[in-house]
Amino acid sequence: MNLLITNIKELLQVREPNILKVSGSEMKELPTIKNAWLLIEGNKIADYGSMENIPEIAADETIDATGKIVLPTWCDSHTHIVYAGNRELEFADRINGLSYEEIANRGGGILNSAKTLQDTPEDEVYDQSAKRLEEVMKLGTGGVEIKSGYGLTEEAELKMLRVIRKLRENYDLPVKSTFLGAHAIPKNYKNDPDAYMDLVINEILPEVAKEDLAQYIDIFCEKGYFSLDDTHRLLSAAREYGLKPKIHVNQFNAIGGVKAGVEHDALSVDHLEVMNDEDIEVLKGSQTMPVALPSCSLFLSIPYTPARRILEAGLPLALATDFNPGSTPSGNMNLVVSLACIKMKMTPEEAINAATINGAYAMELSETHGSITKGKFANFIITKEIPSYTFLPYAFGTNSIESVYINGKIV
Ligand SMILES: N=CN[C@@H](CCC(=O)O)C(=O)O
Ligand SMILES: [Zn+2]
Repeated sequence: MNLLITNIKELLQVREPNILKVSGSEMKELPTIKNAWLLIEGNKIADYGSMENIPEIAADETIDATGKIVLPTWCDSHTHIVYAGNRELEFADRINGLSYEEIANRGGGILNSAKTLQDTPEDEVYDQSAKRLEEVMKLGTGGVEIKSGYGLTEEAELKMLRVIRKLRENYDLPVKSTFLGAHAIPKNYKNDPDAYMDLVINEILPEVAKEDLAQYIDIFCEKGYFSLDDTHRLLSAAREYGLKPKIHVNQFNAIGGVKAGVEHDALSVDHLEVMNDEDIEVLKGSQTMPVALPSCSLFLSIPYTPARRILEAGLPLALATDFNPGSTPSGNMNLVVSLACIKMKMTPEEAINAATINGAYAMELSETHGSITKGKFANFIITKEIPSYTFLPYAFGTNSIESVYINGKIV
């Protein structure tokens, strides 16, 4: 089955296959072809070019994209899409003056979601999560990472990871899975957090590896959650099972999590709302992708990741949603791209690079996803008729997407 798209106002993020991420000033450039065509064969991108030189193509289906922009689907490298229930009551508590921290200290927060998840049957967790996944696919997400971390017991963590596996089996987009058993210390381990780390490392992790339920390891390295020692211990243990780190660091405090991540060759270090100069220095020369989560900053009214400092240091940056019930009940990558421009002062070109090719890198997908490249999977967005690609982040509440294709098929 061949699909030909003609008269594309502008085809974005057209890259050679060897570009796996873009850094620093390279992020200012977004390679495009104006007045373009794009040919899809089966589930792959076969060819593209300018309408001025379009060859004779016998296509099964042709779409006229006059006035519309085509770009690769968003790559959302940090989500907690698998959860049960919601936390809208805590949202109201925060409006009435309680902080995220105060709510967590009262047994709300992650522990609240863990209780709900433990009490919800696996098929129901699956149904709730599948709905969210379908929603974000329609919003243009064509590759996603999903974490456990609302189980906090062996049984419930494995339940979450099995749900992620089932989502991968049932949906066409790539779904990467991360084991986040070290997300919060359960109430019954409050006075002996080391014993909880023992459980995660000695009991749950081997089971996760045995059932091949995760590609990555994560930990919430933060005051009041898990220490640097816990982080080193867990990441060393996970390496034995071949799980690469993608870790939560520097959300509220800079306690050395970025350095720990880099020392363990983390694929990404995520959040980074609070960054000191050493954190930026240590990332230079590493292969670790910094990941910003601006919807979380919006929802919690916390600082935004200092994108300009990161990019001016020559580093790359990826953008992701952090979709979860507590700090970011939104999986909308279009909003993330807008917030990156509005609040983090990223240019539209930088933000689109961060949300596509760099997002793909942050889940080891950039050889197959994240750009319009011959041979990559045919995951792309066709916009409505819009004046320019800058309109996408500018019109921040508007849905500018007309259709989304994953593996060459409309979502
Ligand atoms: N910060 C840690 N974990 C999630 C929030 C979890 C929650 O509040 O449920 C995050 O990335 O923001
Ligand atoms: Zn998160």
